[in-house]
Amino acid sequence: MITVRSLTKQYDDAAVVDDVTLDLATAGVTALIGPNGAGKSTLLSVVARLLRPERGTAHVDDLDVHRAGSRELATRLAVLRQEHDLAARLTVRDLVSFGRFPHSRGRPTTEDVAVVDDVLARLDLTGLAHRFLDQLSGGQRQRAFIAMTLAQQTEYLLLDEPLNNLDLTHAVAIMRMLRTAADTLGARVVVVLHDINFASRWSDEIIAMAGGRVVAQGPPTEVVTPEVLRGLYGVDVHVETVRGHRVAVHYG
Ligand SMILES: Nc1ncnc2c1ncn2[C@@H]1O[C@H](COP(=O)(O)OP(=O)(O)OP(=O)(O)O)[C@@H](O)[C@H]1O
Repeated sequence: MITVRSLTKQYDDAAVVDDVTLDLATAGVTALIGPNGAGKSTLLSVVARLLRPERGTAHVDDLDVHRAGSRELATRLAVLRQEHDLAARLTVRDLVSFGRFPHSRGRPTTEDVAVVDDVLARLDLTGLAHRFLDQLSGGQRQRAFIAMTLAQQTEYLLLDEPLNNLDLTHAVAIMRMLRTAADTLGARVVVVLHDINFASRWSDEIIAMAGGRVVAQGPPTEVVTPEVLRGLYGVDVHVETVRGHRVAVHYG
């Protein structure tokens, strides 16, 4: 369970995450949606301890993330950031192996190597494992960073726009993998998505943010509505139901 209480993060006296309180119960996929600048990345970064809040707390189960040891947190929670600042002269395999560091502490066992091989295969990266990151396309590089996050094999997964640069095949494959992690391994996945229809199709719950606050939270059927989407994005959309999932279309 992720528990967020009265969380506030400010820059220059302006709250970009503004008194957010949330409970994300055990297994499942939660999509975080909202316009640019809504505070989605900042909220994820504070919960992942990449940023310190001015006020409030974030817990992963009984662990206060801002008081926990970094190794302890890294064995429970993995985060995919939106910006990747690791050196380009790393190979894909090196990068994915970093995901094992909280377990291996730099001395990988055969099990660590097997996990890396398995994740590389599942993300369609085996043939690219020896390539340097600056020798990859944008989508291939994005998959390599997702692979590193999955290799950490944590119960909690926070992913900031994992579908950036991905084609439809790989975007569907990633969402299916996250769904499987939640359904079969009991993982708790929180994923920032800009594609409303991916959020609608793959998540159990959608949290909509605007202006640093949570403005809607509920199952996709309740959040993917013309009213909520107009309030969020200021555009009119038509919503249909296709095979039980809400689909939003903007006709202009
Ligand atoms: N280091 C910083 N200094 C000052 N302001 C910042 C800083 N980082 C983020 N912000 C501001 O905080 C607000 C929230 O940013 P955040 O990246 O969390 O939004 P987001 O919802 O993830 O947006 P996007 O969809 O564009 O990725 C924005 O107005 C942004 O300009």
